[in-house]
Amino acid sequence: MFQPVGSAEEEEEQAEEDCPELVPIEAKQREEEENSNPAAKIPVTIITGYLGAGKTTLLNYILTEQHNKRVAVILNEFGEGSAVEKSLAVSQGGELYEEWLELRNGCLCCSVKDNGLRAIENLMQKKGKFDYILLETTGLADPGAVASMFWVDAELGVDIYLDECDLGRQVALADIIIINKTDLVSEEDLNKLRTTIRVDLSNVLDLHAFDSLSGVSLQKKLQHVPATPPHLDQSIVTVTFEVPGNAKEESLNVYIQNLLWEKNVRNRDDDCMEVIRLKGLVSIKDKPQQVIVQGVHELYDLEETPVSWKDDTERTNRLVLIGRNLDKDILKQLFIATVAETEKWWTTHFKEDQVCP
Ligand SMILES: Nc1nc2c(ncn2[C@@H]2O[C@H](COP(=O)(O)OP(=O)(O)OP(=O)(O)O)[C@@H](O)[C@H]2O)c(=O)[nH]1
Ligand SMILES: [Zn+2]
Repeated sequence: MFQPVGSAEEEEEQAEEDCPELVPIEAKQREEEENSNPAAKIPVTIITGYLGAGKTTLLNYILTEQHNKRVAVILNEFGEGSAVEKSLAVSQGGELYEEWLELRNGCLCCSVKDNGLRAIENLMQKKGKFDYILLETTGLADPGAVASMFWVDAELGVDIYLDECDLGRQVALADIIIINKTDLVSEEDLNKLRTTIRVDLSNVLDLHAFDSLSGVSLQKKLQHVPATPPHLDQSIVTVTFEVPGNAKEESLNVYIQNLLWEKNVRNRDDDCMEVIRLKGLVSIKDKPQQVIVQGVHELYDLEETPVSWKDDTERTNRLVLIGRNLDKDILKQLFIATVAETEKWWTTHFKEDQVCP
């Protein structure tokens, strides 16, 4: 699970009106910067990386560190999961986010391209209010397409330059590669990975330094990178659902463990569901606080947030699952059964004796 870090999440609603949120910094410095260089170009950092690599974690870290920069954040979430992603980021990072830019459903590299542009254009109208743009792309986006977005509009080209671009296609387009989750692998594997990355980079070394490129030359450079489909893996799907009520912690663990550990949940074609990424905001019985669920492959954890549910009517569970062979109805029904403590759905869909490979 050590992957180049990056991400984009995007939000589905009100793409037109929304704007990225600005992180407050000290007023004095803000004034100085506004006065000093109103026409300064604004660096854009694209953070990308595979599902669950730690992009949002990095983003939250950047936003909470004292760097005295006012950062505008654009999230691009694959599928419908953006609302959950938003709440995760807000809960983890404190109250930094005043206003969110919500891009419409889909991924930034294809259908959302227009909205993405509009988003950036909106953002540029707020020029002077921030010094930096951070764009977290979906783990499945084609980085080349995301990067090109900044050159589609000539006007944008003059206002914004790409600062660092660490993205998935794969290591090729990255200016900086962060190897994350090193705590989960051996020193030996880590060294192998380092060697691999270095070799790859030497083949494509002339790709970076985006800042000096025009749109045309960026496109030209991108031609040297092998073409890949807009989503690196077309078989991966995203499922989102919401189920009101509380789940017993124990039952919730059983639900998650059947999916991530036992891998004994099947879809209607009798294919095993394979969950690569799980995230959500859940309501656990007898816990006043909202709980975040984070799962990546077989690792998961439940983390209490400082936010309490206002009342019982508000209590609900929102889950996002990303993976292969996922059937939304079955996953949702199983969750409903988890909340309702009914055994029926479980016994029909879990085949203890037929564990998936
Ligand atoms: N062990 C370990 N866990 C980490 C590390 N960095 C992040 N995580 C955990 O990995 C999980 C996923 O992190 P996120 O930051 O949400 O990953 P992401 O890349 O934004 O995920 P997507 O946007 O869904 O692709 C969370 O539970 C993090 O706490 C790390 O260095 N080590
Ligand atoms: Zn994320």
